[in-house]
Amino acid sequence: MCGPEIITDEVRKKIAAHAARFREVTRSPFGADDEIGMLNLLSPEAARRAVARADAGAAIDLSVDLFMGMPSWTKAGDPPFQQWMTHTPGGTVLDDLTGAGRVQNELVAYSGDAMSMYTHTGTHIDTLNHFGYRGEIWNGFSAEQHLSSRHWLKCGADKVPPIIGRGVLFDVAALHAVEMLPDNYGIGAADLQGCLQRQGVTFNPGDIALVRTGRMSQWPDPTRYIDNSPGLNLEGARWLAEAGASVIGGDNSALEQMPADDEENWQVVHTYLLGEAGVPMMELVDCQQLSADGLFEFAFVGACLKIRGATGAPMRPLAMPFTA
Ligand SMILES: N[C@@H](CC(=O)c1ccccc1NC=O)C(=O)O
Repeated sequence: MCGPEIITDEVRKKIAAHAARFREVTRSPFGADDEIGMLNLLSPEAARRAVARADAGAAIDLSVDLFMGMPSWTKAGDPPFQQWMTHTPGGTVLDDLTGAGRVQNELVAYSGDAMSMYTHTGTHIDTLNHFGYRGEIWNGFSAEQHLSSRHWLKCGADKVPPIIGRGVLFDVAALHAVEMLPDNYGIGAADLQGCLQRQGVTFNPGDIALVRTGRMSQWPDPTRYIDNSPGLNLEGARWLAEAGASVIGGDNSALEQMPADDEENWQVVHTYLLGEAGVPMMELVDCQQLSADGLFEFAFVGACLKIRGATGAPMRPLAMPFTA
Protein backbone atom coordinates (compact mmCIF):
# COMPACT_ATOMS: atom_id res chain seq x y z
CA MET A 1 0.00 0.00 0.00
CA CYS A 2 1.29 3.46 -0.82
CA GLY A 3 0.21 6.28 1.41
CA PRO A 4 0.40 7.33 5.00
CA GLU A 5 0.49 4.38 7.39
CA ILE A 6 -2.70 3.70 9.34
CA ILE A 7 -2.19 5.37 12.70
CA THR A 8 -3.10 3.53 15.91
CA ASP A 9 -4.78 5.40 18.80
CA GLU A 10 -1.60 5.10 20.83
CA VAL A 11 0.53 6.78 18.15
CA ARG A 12 -2.19 9.30 17.35
CA LYS A 13 -2.01 10.63 20.91
CA LYS A 14 1.66 11.50 20.40
CA ILE A 15 1.02 13.45 17.17
CA ALA A 16 0.20 17.00 18.26
CA ALA A 17 -1.50 17.85 14.96
CA HIS A 18 -4.45 15.64 15.93
CA ALA A 19 -5.06 17.77 19.03
CA ALA A 20 -4.28 21.14 17.41
CA ARG A 21 -6.75 23.99 17.82
CA PHE A 22 -6.88 26.56 15.04
CA ARG A 23 -4.44 29.43 15.71
CA GLU A 24 -3.72 28.36 19.29
CA VAL A 25 -0.33 27.03 20.39
CA THR A 26 -0.58 23.38 21.43
CA ARG A 27 0.47 21.83 24.75
CA SER A 28 2.92 19.06 24.00
CA PRO A 29 1.81 15.43 24.29
CA PHE A 30 5.36 14.86 25.57
CA GLY A 31 4.86 16.96 28.70
CA ALA A 32 5.06 20.51 30.04
CA ASP A 33 8.87 20.65 29.67
CA ASP A 34 8.98 19.50 26.05
CA GLU A 35 10.92 21.80 23.71
CA ILE A 36 11.33 19.63 20.59
CA GLY A 37 7.80 18.55 19.68
CA MET A 38 7.55 15.90 17.02
CA LEU A 39 11.31 15.27 17.04
CA ASN A 40 10.26 13.05 19.97
CA LEU A 41 8.83 10.70 17.33
CA LEU A 42 12.41 9.89 16.23
CA SER A 43 13.61 6.75 17.98
CA PRO A 44 16.90 4.88 18.41
CA GLU A 45 15.20 1.84 16.83
CA ALA A 46 14.11 3.75 13.72
CA ALA A 47 17.56 5.36 13.44
CA ARG A 48 19.27 1.96 13.71
CA ARG A 49 16.90 0.43 11.18
CA ALA A 50 17.53 3.21 8.66
CA VAL A 51 21.29 3.35 9.02
CA ALA A 52 21.71 -0.44 9.07
CA ARG A 53 20.64 -0.67 5.43
CA ALA A 54 22.23 2.59 4.27
CA ASP A 55 25.03 2.78 1.72
CA ALA A 56 27.32 5.34 3.40
CA GLY A 57 29.61 5.18 0.39
CA ALA A 58 26.92 6.80 -1.72
CA ALA A 59 25.86 9.61 0.64
CA ILE A 60 24.28 12.65 -1.01
CA ASP A 61 24.92 16.10 0.45
CA LEU A 62 21.60 17.98 0.68
CA SER A 63 23.06 21.35 1.69
CA VAL A 64 23.96 24.50 -0.23
CA ASP A 65 27.18 26.54 0.03
CA LEU A 66 27.26 29.68 2.18
CA PHE A 67 28.75 32.60 0.24
CA MET A 68 28.65 36.37 -0.17
CA GLY A 69 25.67 37.44 -2.29
CA MET A 70 23.69 34.24 -1.71
CA PRO A 71 19.88 34.43 -1.46
CA SER A 72 18.83 35.47 2.05
CA TRP A 73 16.11 37.38 3.94
CA THR A 74 17.55 40.89 3.53
CA LYS A 75 14.10 42.21 2.56
CA ALA A 76 12.93 41.47 6.10
CA GLY A 77 15.88 43.51 7.40
CA ASP A 78 18.12 40.58 8.27
CA PRO A 79 21.87 40.72 7.65
CA PRO A 80 23.18 39.06 4.50
CA PHE A 81 25.90 36.42 4.72
CA GLN A 82 29.23 38.17 5.32
CA GLN A 83 32.69 36.67 5.54
CA TRP A 84 36.02 38.35 5.99
CA MET A 85 39.62 37.42 6.68
CA THR A 86 40.90 38.09 10.20
CA HIS A 87 44.39 36.75 9.48
CA THR A 88 46.25 36.51 6.18
CA PRO A 89 49.81 35.24 5.66
CA GLY A 90 51.12 38.63 4.49
CA GLY A 91 49.00 40.71 6.90
CA THR A 92 50.25 38.70 9.86
CA VAL A 93 53.81 39.58 9.01
CA LEU A 94 52.86 43.28 9.27
CA ASP A 95 50.42 43.33 12.22
CA ASP A 96 51.92 40.48 14.30
CA LEU A 97 48.71 40.18 16.35
CA THR A 98 49.98 37.05 18.08
CA GLY A 99 53.33 38.55 18.96
CA ALA A 100 55.14 35.63 17.37
CA GLY A 101 57.55 37.91 15.54
CA ARG A 102 58.49 38.42 11.89
CA VAL A 103 60.56 35.28 11.40
CA GLN A 104 57.79 32.95 12.61
CA ASN A 105 55.04 34.92 10.85
CA GLU A 106 56.89 34.53 7.54
CA LEU A 107 57.19 30.80 8.22
CA VAL A 108 53.66 29.79 9.34
CA ALA A 109 51.37 31.38 6.68
CA TYR A 110 48.49 32.05 9.10
CA SER A 111 44.96 32.35 7.60
CA GLY A 112 41.74 32.82 9.59
CA ASP A 113 38.31 34.22 8.91
CA ALA A 114 35.04 35.26 10.53
CA MET A 115 31.44 35.38 9.33
CA SER A 116 28.08 36.84 10.26
CA MET A 117 24.62 35.87 9.08
CA TYR A 118 20.92 35.62 9.89
CA THR A 119 20.47 32.20 11.48
CA HIS A 120 18.01 31.29 8.69
CA THR A 121 20.63 31.47 5.92
CA GLY A 122 21.50 28.53 3.71
CA THR A 123 20.33 25.01 4.54
CA HIS A 124 18.91 25.21 8.05
CA ILE A 125 16.35 24.11 10.60
CA ASP A 126 13.55 26.34 11.95
CA THR A 127 13.12 25.55 15.63
CA LEU A 128 9.81 25.67 17.51
CA ASN A 129 10.44 29.18 18.88
CA HIS A 130 10.62 30.74 15.37
CA PHE A 131 6.86 31.40 15.11
CA GLY A 132 3.83 30.98 17.37
CA TYR A 133 0.67 32.91 18.16
CA ARG A 134 0.16 36.09 20.20
CA GLY A 135 3.55 36.07 21.95
CA GLU A 136 3.49 32.37 22.75
CA ILE A 137 5.32 29.44 21.18
CA TRP A 138 4.99 25.67 21.19
CA ASN A 139 3.83 24.19 24.50
CA GLY A 140 2.60 27.55 25.77
CA PHE A 141 6.03 29.04 26.53
CA SER A 142 5.55 32.82 26.62
CA ALA A 143 7.86 35.62 25.56
CA GLU A 144 7.15 37.27 28.88
CA GLN A 145 8.64 34.39 30.86
CA HIS A 146 11.07 32.74 28.48
CA LEU A 147 12.55 35.32 26.12
CA SER A 148 15.74 36.97 27.40
CA SER A 149 17.27 40.06 25.82
CA ARG A 150 19.33 37.84 23.46
CA HIS A 151 17.39 34.68 22.77
CA TRP A 152 14.56 32.38 23.78
CA LEU A 153 15.33 30.21 26.79
CA LYS A 154 13.04 27.51 25.38
CA CYS A 155 12.94 25.48 22.17
CA GLY A 156 16.30 26.74 20.83
CA ALA A 157 18.60 25.08 18.32
CA ASP A 158 20.79 23.78 21.16
CA LYS A 159 17.91 21.48 22.17
CA VAL A 160 17.55 19.87 18.72
CA PRO A 161 18.91 16.31 18.73
CA PRO A 162 20.70 14.73 15.78
CA ILE A 163 18.02 13.83 13.24
CA ILE A 164 18.57 10.28 12.05
CA GLY A 165 15.85 8.13 10.54
CA ARG A 166 13.98 7.17 7.41
CA GLY A 167 13.61 10.03 4.95
CA VAL A 168 10.91 10.16 2.30
CA LEU A 169 11.04 12.48 -0.72
CA PHE A 170 7.74 13.91 -1.98
CA ASP A 171 8.83 14.82 -5.50
CA VAL A 172 5.93 17.09 -6.39
CA ALA A 173 7.70 18.66 -9.38
CA ALA A 174 8.25 15.18 -10.87
CA LEU A 175 4.62 14.24 -10.16
CA HIS A 176 3.60 17.12 -12.42
CA ALA A 177 6.40 16.33 -14.89
CA VAL A 178 7.95 19.82 -14.60
CA GLU A 179 11.40 21.07 -13.72
CA MET A 180 9.80 23.42 -11.21
CA LEU A 181 6.26 24.01 -10.00
CA PRO A 182 4.73 27.35 -11.08
CA ASP A 183 5.31 30.45 -8.95
CA ASN A 184 3.09 30.53 -5.84
CA TYR A 185 1.84 26.95 -6.44
CA GLY A 186 0.36 25.55 -3.21
CA ILE A 187 1.16 21.89 -2.52
CA GLY A 188 -1.87 20.20 -0.96
CA ALA A 189 -2.88 16.75 0.26
CA ALA A 190 -3.65 15.36 -3.21
CA ASP A 191 -0.14 16.25 -4.41
CA LEU A 192 1.47 14.50 -1.44
CA GLN A 193 -0.75 11.44 -1.76
CA GLY A 194 -0.06 11.43 -5.50
CA CYS A 195 3.69 11.42 -4.88
CA LEU A 196 3.51 8.37 -2.61
CA GLN A 197 1.44 6.53 -5.20
CA ARG A 198 3.70 7.44 -8.13
CA GLN A 199 6.82 6.63 -6.15
CA GLY A 200 5.48 3.40 -4.62
CA VAL A 201 6.41 4.28 -1.03
CA THR A 202 4.63 4.65 2.30
CA PHE A 203 5.03 7.38 4.89
CA ASN A 204 5.25 6.28 8.54
CA PRO A 205 4.98 8.24 11.79
CA GLY A 206 8.44 9.49 12.81
CA ASP A 207 9.68 9.65 9.20
CA ILE A 208 11.43 12.75 7.87
CA ALA A 209 9.55 14.36 4.96
CA LEU A 210 11.32 16.26 2.16
CA VAL A 211 9.14 18.18 -0.28
CA ARG A 212 10.59 19.00 -3.70
CA THR A 213 9.17 21.95 -5.65
CA GLY A 214 12.08 22.18 -8.11
CA ARG A 215 12.84 25.73 -6.90
CA MET A 216 16.48 24.73 -6.42
CA SER A 217 16.74 24.84 -10.23
CA GLN A 218 16.78 28.66 -9.82
CA TRP A 219 19.58 28.65 -7.24
CA PRO A 220 21.42 30.96 -6.56
CA ASP A 221 19.46 33.78 -8.24
CA PRO A 222 18.26 35.73 -5.16
CA THR A 223 15.05 36.96 -6.77
CA ARG A 224 14.04 33.85 -8.71
CA TYR A 225 14.88 31.57 -5.83
CA ILE A 226 13.06 33.45 -3.07
CA ASP A 227 10.18 35.51 -4.46
CA ASN A 228 6.73 33.95 -5.11
CA SER A 229 8.01 30.47 -4.40
CA PRO A 230 5.85 27.37 -4.78
CA GLY A 231 5.55 25.45 -1.52
CA LEU A 232 3.32 23.70 0.99
CA ASN A 233 -0.08 25.18 1.65
CA LEU A 234 -1.87 24.73 4.98
CA GLU A 235 -3.70 21.61 3.77
CA GLY A 236 -0.42 19.99 2.71
CA ALA A 237 1.29 20.92 5.98
CA ARG A 238 -1.64 19.48 7.93
CA TRP A 239 -1.55 16.25 5.93
CA LEU A 240 2.15 15.69 6.69
CA ALA A 241 1.83 16.69 10.35
CA GLU A 242 -1.18 14.41 10.88
CA ALA A 243 0.71 11.56 9.18
CA GLY A 244 3.31 11.92 11.95
CA ALA A 245 6.24 13.68 10.26
CA SER A 246 9.00 14.26 12.81
CA VAL A 247 10.35 17.16 10.73
CA ILE A 248 9.50 18.54 7.27
CA GLY A 249 12.05 19.95 4.83
CA GLY A 250 11.73 21.70 1.50
CA ASP A 251 13.98 22.72 -1.38
CA ASN A 252 12.70 26.31 -1.29
CA SER A 253 13.40 29.31 0.95
CA ALA A 254 10.45 29.12 3.36
CA LEU A 255 8.97 25.60 2.83
CA GLU A 256 5.59 27.23 2.38
CA GLN A 257 3.84 28.70 -0.64
CA MET A 258 4.62 32.41 -1.03
CA PRO A 259 2.73 34.61 -0.73
CA ALA A 260 0.52 32.61 1.64
CA ASP A 261 -3.07 31.89 0.61
CA ASP A 262 -4.40 33.59 3.73
CA GLU A 263 -5.18 37.27 4.13
CA GLU A 264 -4.82 37.19 7.91
CA ASN A 265 -1.57 35.26 8.29
CA TRP A 266 1.48 35.80 6.06
CA GLN A 267 3.26 32.73 7.54
CA VAL A 268 0.30 30.41 7.80
CA VAL A 269 2.33 27.20 7.43
CA HIS A 270 5.13 28.34 9.77
CA THR A 271 2.69 29.25 12.56
CA TYR A 272 0.75 26.01 12.05
CA LEU A 273 3.72 23.62 11.91
CA LEU A 274 5.79 25.25 14.65
CA GLY A 275 3.07 26.52 17.01
CA GLU A 276 0.20 24.09 16.53
CA ALA A 277 1.74 20.86 15.25
CA GLY A 278 5.16 21.02 16.94
CA VAL A 279 6.92 20.03 13.71
CA PRO A 280 10.29 21.73 13.06
CA MET A 281 11.00 22.69 9.46
CA MET A 282 14.08 22.57 7.26
CA GLU A 283 14.64 25.00 4.40
CA LEU A 284 16.96 25.21 1.39
CA VAL A 285 17.32 21.42 1.38
CA ASP A 286 18.73 20.54 -2.03
CA CYS A 287 16.66 17.63 -3.38
CA GLN A 288 17.85 17.82 -7.01
CA GLN A 289 20.13 14.78 -6.82
CA LEU A 290 17.54 12.70 -4.97
CA SER A 291 15.07 13.45 -7.74
CA ALA A 292 17.55 12.74 -10.54
CA ASP A 293 18.38 9.39 -8.93
CA GLY A 294 14.72 8.55 -8.22
CA LEU A 295 15.67 8.10 -4.58
CA PHE A 296 12.36 8.35 -2.76
CA GLU A 297 13.30 6.69 0.54
CA PHE A 298 16.68 6.81 2.21
CA ALA A 299 18.51 7.07 5.51
CA PHE A 300 18.51 10.71 6.58
CA VAL A 301 21.26 12.02 8.83
CA GLY A 302 21.40 15.68 9.82
CA ALA A 303 22.40 17.78 12.78
CA CYS A 304 22.25 21.51 13.34
CA LEU A 305 24.67 23.84 15.06
CA LYS A 306 23.83 24.12 18.75
CA ILE A 307 23.35 27.87 18.84
CA ARG A 308 21.81 28.47 22.26
CA GLY A 309 18.19 29.52 22.10
CA ALA A 310 18.38 30.27 18.39
CA THR A 311 15.26 30.23 16.21
CA GLY A 312 17.17 28.53 13.43
CA ALA A 313 20.56 27.00 12.80
CA PRO A 314 22.62 25.84 9.81
CA MET A 315 22.51 22.14 8.95
CA ARG A 316 24.38 19.75 6.69
CA PRO A 317 21.84 17.00 6.01
CA LEU A 318 22.84 13.83 4.18
CA ALA A 319 20.78 11.16 2.42
CA MET A 320 22.11 7.64 2.08
CA PRO A 321 20.41 5.23 -0.32
CA PHE A 322 19.16 1.92 1.02
CA THR A 323 21.04 -1.12 -0.17
CA ALA A 324 19.00 -3.84 -1.87
N1 LIG B 1 10.40 32.55 7.02
C1 LIG B 1 11.37 33.61 6.83
C2 LIG B 1 10.79 34.92 6.51
C3 LIG B 1 9.88 34.90 5.32
O1 LIG B 1 9.38 33.91 4.89
C4 LIG B 1 9.64 36.21 4.69
C5 LIG B 1 10.39 37.30 5.05
C6 LIG B 1 10.14 38.53 4.47
C7 LIG B 1 9.18 38.69 3.52
C8 LIG B 1 8.42 37.59 3.14
C9 LIG B 1 8.64 36.34 3.72
N2 LIG B 1 7.92 35.25 3.42
C10 LIG B 1 6.76 35.16 2.74
O2 LIG B 1 6.31 35.90 1.92
C11 LIG B 1 12.28 33.67 8.04
O3 LIG B 1 12.74 32.62 8.45
O4 LIG B 1 12.56 34.72 8.58
